[in-house]
Amino acid sequence: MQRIFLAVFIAILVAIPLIPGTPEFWVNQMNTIGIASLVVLGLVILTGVAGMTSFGQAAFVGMGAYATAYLSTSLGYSPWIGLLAGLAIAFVIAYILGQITLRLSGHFLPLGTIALCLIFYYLFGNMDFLGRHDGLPGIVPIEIFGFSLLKARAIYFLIWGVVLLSIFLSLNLLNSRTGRAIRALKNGAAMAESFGVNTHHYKMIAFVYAALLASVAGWLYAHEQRAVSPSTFGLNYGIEYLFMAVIGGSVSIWGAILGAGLVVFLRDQIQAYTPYLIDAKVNVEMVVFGILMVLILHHAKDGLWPILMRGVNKIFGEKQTQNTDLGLDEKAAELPKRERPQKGDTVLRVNKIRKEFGGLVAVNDISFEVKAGQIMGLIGPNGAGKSTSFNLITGVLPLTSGTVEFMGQKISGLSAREISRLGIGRTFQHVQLLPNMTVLENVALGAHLRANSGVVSSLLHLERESEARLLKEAKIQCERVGLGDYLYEKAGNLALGKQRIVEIARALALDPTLLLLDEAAAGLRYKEKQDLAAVLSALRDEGMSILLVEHDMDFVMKLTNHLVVMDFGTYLAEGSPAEIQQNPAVIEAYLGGMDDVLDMASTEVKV
Ligand SMILES: Nc1ncnc2c1ncn2[C@@H]1O[C@H](COP(=O)(O)OP(=O)(O)OP(=O)(O)O)[C@@H](O)[C@H]1O
Repeated sequence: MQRIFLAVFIAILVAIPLIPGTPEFWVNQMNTIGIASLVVLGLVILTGVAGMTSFGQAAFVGMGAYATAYLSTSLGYSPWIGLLAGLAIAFVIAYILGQITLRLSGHFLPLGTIALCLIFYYLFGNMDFLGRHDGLPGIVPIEIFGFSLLKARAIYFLIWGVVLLSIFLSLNLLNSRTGRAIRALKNGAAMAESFGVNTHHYKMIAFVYAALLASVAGWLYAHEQRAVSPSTFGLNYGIEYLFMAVIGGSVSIWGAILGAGLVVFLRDQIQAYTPYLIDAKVNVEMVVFGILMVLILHHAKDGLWPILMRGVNKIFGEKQTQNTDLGLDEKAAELPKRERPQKGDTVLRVNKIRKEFGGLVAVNDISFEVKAGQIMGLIGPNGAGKSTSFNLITGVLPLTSGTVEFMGQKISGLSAREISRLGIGRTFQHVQLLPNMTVLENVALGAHLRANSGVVSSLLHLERESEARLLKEAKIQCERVGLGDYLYEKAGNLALGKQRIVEIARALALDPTLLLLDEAAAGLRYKEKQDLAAVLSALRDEGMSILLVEHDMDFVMKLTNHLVVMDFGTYLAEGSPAEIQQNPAVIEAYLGGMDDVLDMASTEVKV
């Protein structure tokens, strides 16, 4: 059905300027919508997908427009040179601004982009060679193979061709290893770092990509309008582009066109009818858009596109289909695997690790070791410091003191990203999946470090082979933990217990030597726990080392080889499950009064 809609959409696009009766005004409006769509498409990726707000896209539009206007009109270069110059300028400025602001969290990027818009507005308006506030008129038309795109109906095809091409490239980008990393930025940046994703790098990619699209829009604008002046690149336009993204639907590529279309249409209608209604010289359209934006944020925060799609699906009786067209290929080669240590080798050595949060000592000089082919349990009552210990080992939190060694190498002081690269995979106490991504894609994110396809190959979909290998690996890990029937289900639709299993599959996709599982059995039913225990036992038999934090004593006692018990951040005891069950200090501090739990847990797994 989607393909039919796309074909109809393209057919309508092609027909509009070809029908002789189509008013010139409509064609011009469509050109304006197409140009704005390009800017908004960048914003959808930057803001809707990657979660970074920019008010400054109008400045990048201005860079593209002024670069080509000056080069082609004042200096006589081809508009195609102008396009390249605009792209180069936007790239450099976006790169510099990104390097300064993207490492800082919170409001620095929005503020930086506001400043950018103001700076360029005044630069454009005060430079003699750019015509100051009058701008540059008489811009030459673009020529393609000697054919001049002077008329609105001619440049129309270039504009919409570029829009469709950009949509194609953007969809390729989002459905790739690079895209999965970008999609993790908004709500899973810390998780993604734990799987080796360099989040700063991917923020830069999203920011620069959006700037380049805006610059192309500026180039088209300059040659369509055949004049540029600073007023169209001011902050109010930067805000208007954001309105378009929010109104259309900032989480959907197609929402960009809907948003641009609606705002351009409404702006025109409001400007046409306002003089008949009120005697005002204010920008009534901005007031209307502002109100519309507040209403949409309140009632439909994903914008109008998803609502439109639900309506269309209802009319045509279409079910919300899962995206099964991810490029999974059963015949793809398997990814290479890490060498495993010998059974019994020390994999992890934790030496007097300590974490203080102000006056609270959450982890108090704890030491233990994990051996290859062993499941080691870290247990203790609520607040004992287990999760904090996990975060210290995996580099999510810095140590106050102590050291951690992994495979004989000191890893304390390394970042979560560097530690994951060495072969430590983890799950999280509070599930950290990307709910709108399929199970397969979530798990493929875990294998991020096992491929190296870059942004250009992703855009052009030249990374098919590497992508197919990643997805096949994700499928193998899903099937390994019993998720074979859920590959194309959105992770957010699964029950919590299943989501925890997806986290394990994602950690396995990293091909870890050591697996850290934080309350993996929480929320699972009895049968699911048995299945999970079987999976973890099988992993151990394959030589995997597992460090497990778990509250279910039955599960822990039956599965683990060795236990370390913590209480109030402090080491309490360690030993085999049988020894721990007999340890009076443990019974008193942790298991006291839970005789039935001890009875249940009495069947220890022999290894
Ligand atoms: N970021 C933080 N800032 C301040 N205190 C913290 C922080 N993280 C954890 N703590 C405190 O450190 C102590 C240990 O917490 P932690 O989450 O590691 O315990 P836990 O053993 O994992 O508990 P649970 O089994 O309930 O998850 C608790 O008192 C907790 O409130």
